[in-house]
Amino acid sequence: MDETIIKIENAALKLKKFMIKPANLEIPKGYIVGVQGENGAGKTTLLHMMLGMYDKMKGKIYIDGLDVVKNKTKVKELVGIVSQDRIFYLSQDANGNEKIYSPFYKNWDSEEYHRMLAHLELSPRRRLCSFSTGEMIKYQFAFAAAYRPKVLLMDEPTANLDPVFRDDFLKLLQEFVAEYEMTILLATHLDEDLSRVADYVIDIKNGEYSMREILE
Ligand SMILES: Nc1ncnc2c1ncn2[C@@H]1O[C@H](COP(=O)(O)OP(=O)(O)OP(=O)(O)O)[C@@H](O)[C@H]1O
Repeated sequence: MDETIIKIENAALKLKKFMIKPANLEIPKGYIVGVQGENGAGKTTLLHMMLGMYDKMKGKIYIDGLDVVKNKTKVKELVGIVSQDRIFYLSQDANGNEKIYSPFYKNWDSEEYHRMLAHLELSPRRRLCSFSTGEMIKYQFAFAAAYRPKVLLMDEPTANLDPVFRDDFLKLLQEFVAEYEMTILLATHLDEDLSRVADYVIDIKNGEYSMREILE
């Protein structure tokens, strides 16, 4: 039987006019899980719930046994996020960001970070503010490779990637899962990406979410 990495117990949230209704899910460790739904369905909100961002959330979400709302700081080490948000020091290059952030991660692997930057053709000497949206996604991926969170939440990562790199990127996701036993949640509109790499899919519709296995 697979080990559960994310356990959702009746987690629900009300945001003004929008609501995520309670549901129970157990996400097994070491798989790629798609998060699928139309624009505004609540994909980003569900990922943010997993980061413990909403104190008013009802129910519980546990990642690796930790209640995410009560353990926000510890959760940051367990859970990485790749999104369109620019959360790094943009006036600094990748070397500068490594100096600032690496002390916060006890698993930080500088060699892996630089190997992945080179693999993704990102110079460690370029300031992050000069990165395109796609390059910024690649950068966040290199950052995640350096500290290998147990869970990586990806919010529409492929939307701004060119088709050739998108292909490589999906392969990299599969390598991450295989090499690091990472669990990846991939929110996307692109059915094609999910049919290529996802083992499970969480569907969100009308505030309700449920998970199904993708059978080959
Ligand atoms: N802080 C907030 N306060 C009120 N409503 C919010 C807040 N954040 C998000 N919402 C609403 O929650 C709903 C879900 O938004 P969310 O961004 O999670 O959807 P999504 O599935 O990720 O959409 P997209 O595919 O367009 O990125 C939307 O109707 C949005 O307007």
